[in-house]
Amino acid sequence: MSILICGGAGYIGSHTVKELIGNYEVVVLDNLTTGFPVLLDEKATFIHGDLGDEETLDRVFQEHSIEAVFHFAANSLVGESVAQPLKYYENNVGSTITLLKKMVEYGVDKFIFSSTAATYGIPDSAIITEENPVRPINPYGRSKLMVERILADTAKAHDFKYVILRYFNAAGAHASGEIGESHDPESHLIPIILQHLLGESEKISVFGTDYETPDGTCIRDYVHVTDLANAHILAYEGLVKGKVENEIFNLGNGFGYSVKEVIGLCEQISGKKAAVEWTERRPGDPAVLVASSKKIQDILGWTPKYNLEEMIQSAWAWHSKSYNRQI
Ligand SMILES: NC(=O)c1ccc[n+]([C@@H]2O[C@H](COP(=O)([O-])OP(=O)(O)OC[C@H]3O[C@@H](n4cnc5c(N)ncnc54)[C@H](O)[C@@H]3O)[C@@H](O)[C@H]2O)c1
Ligand SMILES: O=c1ccn([C@@H]2O[C@H](COP(=O)(O)OP(=O)(O)O[C@H]3O[C@H](CO)[C@H](O)[C@H](O)[C@H]3O)[C@@H](O)[C@H]2O)c(=O)[nH]1
Repeated sequence: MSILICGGAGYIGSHTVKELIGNYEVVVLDNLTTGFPVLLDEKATFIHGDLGDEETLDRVFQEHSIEAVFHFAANSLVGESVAQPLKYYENNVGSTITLLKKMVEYGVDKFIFSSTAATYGIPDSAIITEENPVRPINPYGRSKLMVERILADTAKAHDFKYVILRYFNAAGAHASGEIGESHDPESHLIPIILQHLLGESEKISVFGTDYETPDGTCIRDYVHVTDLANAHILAYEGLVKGKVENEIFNLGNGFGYSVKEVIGLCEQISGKKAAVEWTERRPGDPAVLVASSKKIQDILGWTPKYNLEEMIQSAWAWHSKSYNRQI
């Protein structure tokens, strides 16, 4: 039996493949729109195709004995989702519906879904639990919430069970140094700072210094990509053992760091000084997003192993090594 990883050539998907290989057979389906061939693990079977394409899915499910699907494949740039909402609804919702239809048709009943803290929108409490209201403020967050609702309805009507994982801010790189965060364009804070410290840009911009936080910059909860990968495996094993069914879990470290603190840590780890431009707020950024991950700790025993310093150290190792490699 194999696990199908949709989006396994992307950042979080490729790290999850690395954790699975050795214990599970892995099939990766990816259209390489935002993923990279160098992130693919040669021990996994790779199918270059789109998950919105029924014929491709027929081939995948007919040629491989798929037991579960981990679904990472999506577009995930908030700003782009505001400018091109239909692209987001088509890919994140439409293609997922095609995938779910085929899973039901072929009797594949276990599904792990990559959701996001963006489903909460602007929260009214500093620490977010799964009970917080979901009020996404952009098409990206809404597309993920729509899929969450579709999953609940599918599980009611069919022999189908799922786990939804709402990640906070993914960061860091694999301990092997072989893979790490790669997005083009890059929009995430830590790789933007590290790429700048490696000389790839003249300066970095800090979006907003007048938030109601101790130093005026936004606070986020960063979680290591390998900790996220391991949460997927625990969720899958929980589904297999009947320990968990149709649940939603937050994934974060439970600690908030400001943009200024993140820059300071990156400078300390790299030994270089950043040129910082203090600019206006980025529209749609909540001041503070910190997760309570107590539910997944209690039910599945997940505990994050890496702190922010270790995330930045591993990311720095990856970026230093991959610099000039034109990924
Ligand atoms: N990176 C984060 O901090 C973060 C936070 C919360 C949620 N998420 C979610 O986690 C998932 C993975 O994020 P990531 O940062 O690894 O993104 P990524 O862009 O690196 O990976 C997504 C992968 O999916 C592939 N893909 C997209 N649409 C496809 C399609 N229709 N058919 C086949 N392949 C397709 C892309 O080529 C890419 O390899 C996404 O669903 C994202 O919304 C990410
Ligand atoms: O050049 C930059 C980039 C980011 N930031 C700031 O750094 C913080 C983190 O920004 P990221 O873009 O790295 O991450 P977000 O918190 O905006 O987004 C993350 O969390 C979201 C949920 O809230 C989504 O899931 C999204 O996919 C995921 O990357 C924010 O305050 C942002 O304003 C800057 O100041 N300068």
